[in-house]
Amino acid sequence: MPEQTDITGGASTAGGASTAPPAVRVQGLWKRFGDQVAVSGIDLELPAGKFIGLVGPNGAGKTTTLSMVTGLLRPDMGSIEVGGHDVWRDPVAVKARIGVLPEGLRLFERLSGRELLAYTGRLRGLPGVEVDKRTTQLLDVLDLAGAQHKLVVDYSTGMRKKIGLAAALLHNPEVLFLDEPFEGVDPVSAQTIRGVLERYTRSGATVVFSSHVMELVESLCDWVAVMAAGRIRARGTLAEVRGDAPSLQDAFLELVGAGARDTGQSLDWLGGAR
Ligand SMILES: Nc1ncnc2c1ncn2[C@@H]1O[C@H](COP(=O)(O)OP(=O)(O)OP(=O)(O)O)[C@@H](O)[C@H]1O
Repeated sequence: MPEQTDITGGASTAGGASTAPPAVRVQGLWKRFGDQVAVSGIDLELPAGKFIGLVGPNGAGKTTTLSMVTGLLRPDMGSIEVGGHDVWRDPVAVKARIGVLPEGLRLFERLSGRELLAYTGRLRGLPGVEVDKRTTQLLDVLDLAGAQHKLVVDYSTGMRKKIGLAAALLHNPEVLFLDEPFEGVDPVSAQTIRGVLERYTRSGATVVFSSHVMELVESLCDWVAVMAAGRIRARGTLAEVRGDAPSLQDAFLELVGAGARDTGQSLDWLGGAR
């Protein structure tokens, strides 16, 4: 594997002399599962107010990293701050400021979509009238109004993503973490989600999302971190990470060392005489 490439100096210098504190600051973060090192001592600063993509091949450590950053998984070592608050020492302050759409999202299945949002809003401490208003608007925008009284257990994969996203946005968090938010979502809904997220970042909020779909990351994100084998291989603005490569996909393949990989030529029996 190539050595880690730190393309920029990090959030404080990315794109100029911004002095805004980073949305997320990770220092010396480690996580092992038995002999498997999932996250290998990463340092990372994610700039506030950006649409940030966390990309990497299968098993790179993206979900493990996002789980630790959002307080769902305890690191073996290292520190994590969101908006200047330590995720593990000050969990209430952090959880009030973030929204999370995790991988393998678990929802209260026996509630309807509307009940789920009402419950989430009250848990977040929002007044009932405000929860009601935001719920109606989110259900409408995400095209779930027609299914609002259906039990979540009967929702399709894409509908579950959308109701999960609505629940994560309801309290208007400062930072929104999304693990593969577009997986299983149809193109029309994907366009809607995109619009919602773009509006949200324009207001100064930060979106951090993981994805394997480079075209999507390239078209949505203004800042990217590339992970492979538990390490950060590159980080910076889209242009910085792409460098001279014709596309983010090409830059990605080079960064994760996929160029030399057997792309199926060794399967000489496949498609041969039967
Ligand atoms: N609970 C667990 N127990 C054991 N190993 C785990 C566990 N969770 C993750 N791992 C391992 O840690 C490594 C990183 O996994 P992780 O799910 O973070 O990768 P990822 O980048 O999100 O992958 P993908 O894109 O396939 O979702 C992998 O080798 C995985 O097998």
